Amino acid sequence: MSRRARGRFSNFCNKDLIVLLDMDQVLADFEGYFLKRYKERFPNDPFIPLEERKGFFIRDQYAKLRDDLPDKVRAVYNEEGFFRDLPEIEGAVSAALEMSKMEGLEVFLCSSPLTEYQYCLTEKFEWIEKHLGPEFLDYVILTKDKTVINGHILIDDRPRIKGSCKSPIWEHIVFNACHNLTSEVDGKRRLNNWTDGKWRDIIEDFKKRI
Ligand SMILES: Cc1cn([C@H]2C[C@H](OP(=O)(O)O)[C@@H](CO)O2)c(=O)[nH]c1=O
Ligand SMILES: [Mg+2]
Repeated sequence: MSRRARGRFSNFCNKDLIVLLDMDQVLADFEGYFLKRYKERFPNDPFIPLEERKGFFIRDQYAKLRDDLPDKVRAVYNEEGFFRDLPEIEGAVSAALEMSKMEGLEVFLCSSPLTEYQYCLTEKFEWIEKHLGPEFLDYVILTKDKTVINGHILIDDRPRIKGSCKSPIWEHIVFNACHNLTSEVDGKRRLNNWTDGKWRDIIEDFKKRI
């Protein structure tokens, strides 16, 4: 965020720091659970181990293996219960809860729904209620376009986040995931995990800068 944009934002924002947390692959283990369900449902089809995943959309990499696989990939995450039953990324829930209690800081969940929204939309809310508690339901932003959302930091596994706004107001911290480890991130900071405590350094760093 430029100094000018930050100044403008601080004038209308009554919290010192607004953190936007992505859900899939930041809080919830989309990739790991996808692979488990895919192997259970299609045991005789080829699969891509997590160490070999590359690129954001799972279906794009499966399409390179065989023409019929993208539909099978979609069938897995469009299934009832997929989003509801996603396991937590290690340490994510306790980090989000700790962050949300920090002085002068507001945490919002900022997640994109699938276009096939039938289960995904409500199940994302169910996941939040179950793992983070009902109080968090007031801090949910579901949007296809994260660039138009206000906040100081967006922690998200997607290496490039595009949308209608060319210069989003937030700074993107790339959360490391199997699919993005070799992706070009245009000099953005990365966060490895929720367990080594480095997320607190990033928050403290931002508090000093704004
Ligand atoms: C199709 C697809 C979706 N997703 C996630 C990203 C979005 O959630 P989030 O914005 O919480 O990361 C959601 C809808 O696209 O599903 C993947 O992570 N990989 C995929 O291949
Ligand atoms: Mg994500």
